[in-house]
Amino acid sequence: MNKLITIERHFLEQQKSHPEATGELTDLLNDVAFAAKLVRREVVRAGLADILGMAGTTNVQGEEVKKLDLFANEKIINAIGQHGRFALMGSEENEGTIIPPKNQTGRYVLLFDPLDGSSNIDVNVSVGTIFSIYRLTGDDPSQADVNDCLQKGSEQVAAGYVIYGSSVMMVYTTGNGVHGFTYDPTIGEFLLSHENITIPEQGKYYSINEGSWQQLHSSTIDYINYLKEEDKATGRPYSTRYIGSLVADFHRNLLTGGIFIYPATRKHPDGKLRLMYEANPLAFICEQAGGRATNGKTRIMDIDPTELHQRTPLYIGSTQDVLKAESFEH
Ligand SMILES: O=P(O)(O)OC[C@H]1O[C@](O)(COP(=O)(O)O)[C@@H](O)[C@@H]1O
Ligand SMILES: [Mg+2]
Ligand SMILES: [Mg+2]
Repeated sequence: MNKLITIERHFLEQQKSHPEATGELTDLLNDVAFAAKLVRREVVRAGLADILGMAGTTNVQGEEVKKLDLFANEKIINAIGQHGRFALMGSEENEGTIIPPKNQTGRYVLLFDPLDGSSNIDVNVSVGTIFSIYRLTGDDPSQADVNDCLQKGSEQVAAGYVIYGSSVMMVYTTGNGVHGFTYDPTIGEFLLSHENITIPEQGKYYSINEGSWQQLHSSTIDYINYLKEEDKATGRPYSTRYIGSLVADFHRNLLTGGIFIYPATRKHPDGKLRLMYEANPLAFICEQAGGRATNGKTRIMDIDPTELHQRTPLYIGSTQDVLKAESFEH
């Protein structure tokens, strides 16, 4: 029986379990959920609103930007930035840090990927938004700078994602389990649908872009070949599932078990995915759900970041699967 708990109510209940909490984190999670509703409103009717297709520009990473990437970025900055709760923001679509419209009172930093899964935007396949929240390292918001963004993932106070799929869901953690909410468009609310999500110890899916086979290092090829071998005792062969939207690939494996890999390749020596607003937030969620996230050798959340847009190889999912993948790395 659905308990009809709104996401706002859930944030408040989580806050109550921390008597020292001031309510600020609850407020800023509410801001994020509100921004997600604005992005959702446009994503679901993007084909009608002239916001499909290329924007005609490239981002700081030289990747072609879609109109919806920019649209979501703008919506999130405006919706979240005017409440004064964040001193600084960092987005995939902005080269430097963003000082929100109102920032003097904010004690937190927001890092985000406004629209994840760019290649799927125009073809009605699931895309997402990913976010990560940190405390400022100092007391004075006017002194906030890029170093406040460059904290280890282990310092995150909250993280989450929104998946715009066959239904829209927001999944978040504040370090107290992982909880999922499904959007009910008839009342405009995210309602609790997946309480205390846990990822199976081992799965049956692996997710990797196998089209880049020629670019893969031999350790990755050996591991994929291992997954394809028949061995009933270890549940092999695994099935492949690859959507090409990190949020969607991660979300599926979180619920069903399995592993997502975007490794270092010849083309992408540091991997393709971004540490600060893709790997870290999903790593926090994955670990909170009982899973594991590494770069093949090191825990993602222990990596000391040096750049806002730095990339990392990513091995994320069921603990036993990620451990097995690591055992192939030399
Ligand atoms: O096309 P590839 O090389 O498999 O890359 C797919 C990956 O790229 C991404 O689309 C990158 O994210 P953005 O769309 O936010 O740039 C991930 O969502 C996805 O996992
Ligand atoms: Mg992305
Ligand atoms: Mg993106």
